[in-house]
Amino acid sequence: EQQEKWVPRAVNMEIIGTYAQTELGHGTFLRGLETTATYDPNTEEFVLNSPTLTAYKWWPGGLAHTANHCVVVAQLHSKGVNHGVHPFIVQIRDEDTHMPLPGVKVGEIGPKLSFSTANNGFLGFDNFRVPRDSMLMKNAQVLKDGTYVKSRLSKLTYGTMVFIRVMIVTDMAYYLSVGATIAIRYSAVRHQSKPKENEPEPQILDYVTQQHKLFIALASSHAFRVTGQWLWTTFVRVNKALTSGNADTLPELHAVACCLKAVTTRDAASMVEACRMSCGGHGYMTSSYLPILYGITTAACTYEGENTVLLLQTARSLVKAWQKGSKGKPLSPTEAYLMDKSPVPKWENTLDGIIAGFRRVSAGKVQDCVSKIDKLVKMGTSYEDAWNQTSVRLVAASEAHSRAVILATFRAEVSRAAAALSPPLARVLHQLVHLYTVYWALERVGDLLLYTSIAERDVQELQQQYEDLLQKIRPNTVGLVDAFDLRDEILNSTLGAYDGRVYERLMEEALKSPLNAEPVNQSFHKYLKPFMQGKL
Ligand SMILES: CC(C)(COP(=O)(O)OP(=O)(O)OC[C@H]1O[C@@H](n2cnc3c(N)ncnc32)[C@H](O)[C@@H]1OP(=O)(O)O)[C@@H](O)C(=O)NCCC(=O)NCCSC(=O)/C=C/CCCCCCCCCCCCC(=O)O
Ligand SMILES: Cc1cc2nc3c(=O)[nH]c(=O)nc-3n(C[C@H](O)[C@H](O)[C@H](O)COP(=O)(O)OP(=O)(O)OC[C@H]3O[C@@H](n4cnc5c(N)ncnc54)[C@H](O)[C@@H]3O)c2cc1C
Repeated sequence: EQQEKWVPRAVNMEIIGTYAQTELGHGTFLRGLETTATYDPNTEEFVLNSPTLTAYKWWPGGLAHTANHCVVVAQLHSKGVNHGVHPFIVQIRDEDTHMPLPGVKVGEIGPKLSFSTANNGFLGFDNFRVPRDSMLMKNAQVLKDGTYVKSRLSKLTYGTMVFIRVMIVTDMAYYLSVGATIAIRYSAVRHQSKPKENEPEPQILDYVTQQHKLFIALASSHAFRVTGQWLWTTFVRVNKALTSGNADTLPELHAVACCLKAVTTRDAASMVEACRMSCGGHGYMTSSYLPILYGITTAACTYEGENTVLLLQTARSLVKAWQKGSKGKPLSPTEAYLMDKSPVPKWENTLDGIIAGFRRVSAGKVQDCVSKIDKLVKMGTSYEDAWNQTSVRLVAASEAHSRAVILATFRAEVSRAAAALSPPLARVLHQLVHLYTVYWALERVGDLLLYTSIAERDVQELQQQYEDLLQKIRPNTVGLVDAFDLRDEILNSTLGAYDGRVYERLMEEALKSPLNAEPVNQSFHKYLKPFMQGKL
């Protein structure tokens, strides 16, 4: 009924909304949100109120000047009892005049690192009344007399965030494809230095260090697209089960969505920055789009769940799984490897060997965390303090788990798809899987040395494998980014345009600057000349 009321109006843009959960004082700790929604049975209304400055909603995208409605997350009070945070759909502006409604204080939060195209806003309520059906009642309800009917699973309130985290993994695949396209095309056009005096300046794409900076971004885009597809399929399956009242698989989805969102956003931000730096000074130009792209990807490390907090959520699940498995209870498919108690096998420099190695690292780290926590608790430390003292290791265990999931999924999905591809295309995609897997083995070689039987000669061989792969992928690099098929209008980049006219585009953009409107800028007469004449 509520969906019939609100969804059609949102679809036809009568309602422009945003998600108003975060407050000045709380973004992570949702149970600490201060906005209140108090039910008045006499008028069958909720009274929304921001009791403190820190209760003001702060950050929601489009809230400042675009949205006329929003989903407000508030502490629900009825019959004198606080039932915790619940979502409410609330009109905040007049649909004709767009003026804020009486009792609503709304505005712009100010300049940000990037995302200048979004008007993120603040929102405060002064005993603002909304009808009872403003409470989104899919999970929990408040009856006309104020009786609270609780949800069969309180965490369903957090469901929106799981959905967005699932989507973010695929978003990161897209952003990495943009960064890789811009940087690799530029690296094919840019010639620099003379390693061989009697030869012309080479393409910077032929420097192996440049390949090391860029090819992992290209491979990660494919790894995250494939993993994002797998995660979406998992989300759809869990959601279908939830609809029929079965919440058994929700904890696994929450845990894997948390660590994949955290790891893919962190990787995307750092690899986009590497793309920016690999383009030298021109990568620092706004017209390259790389600084904007960095601003977008680094924001994703914070929004929809700050990365450390989410990695600790996954760690909570891994520790619980270890404790469950140690009692012989079955574990979820993504965590089942934790109970592999077989002897550490002889190391193999193969994809399967490396994937198995990362699972050993994750299981070993989880076991070390459980041992440390148990030891601290036995010494009289509270569980919460023991958790906090172990939290750096817990984050590392969560990252290792996430990497094992990505490596295994990327390999399995490409192997499955390869049968339907032409042999040359299958070969190139396998090279990207191989590069991605060996890259991360070398990045985490310390962990592999701690938890597997990898030896020094294996590491030397992996380094050589990696350098051979850079050489094999080089001839197809431009073709691989062209295959992302990103139009120039979408790339929005002087460095990444398909025609490669980098220098002409840089100059064209420079000449658009208002500072080039006249040969002598007024600042000369107002400041420089008086200063030079000793008059300032
Ligand atoms: C989970 C918390 C951290 C803690 O919650 P809490 O209630 O305290 O729970 P715990 O005690 O930790 O755990 C209790 C149990 O609950 C389980 N649990 C927790 N969460 C979930 C869940 N979601 N689902 C299922 N189960 C859950 C947990 O496992 C425990 O179980 P058990 O007891 O162990 O069995 C919680 O506080 C939390 O989630 N905090 C994070 C808050 C958050 O995520 N906020 C997000 C706000 S919304 C937001 O940020 C929106 C952002 C939108 C950005 C949009 C960007 C636009 C992208 C497009 C860009 C376009 C670019 C173009 C630009 C250009 O070119 O110009
Ligand atoms: C670009 C952008 C868009 C956004 N859009 C929206 C939106 O549309 N709607 C919305 O509601 N919100 C939005 N947000 C807000 C976003 O969801 C919050 O910023 C995010 O949830 C982090 O919360 P916080 O800012 O309070 O940081 P905090 O939680 O205060 O984090 C600060 C530091 O404390 C650490 N920390 C916090 N809790 C713990 C813990 N338990 N254990 C260990 N460390 C901890 C964190 O790791 C972090 O290092 C947006 C934010 C950004 C940057």
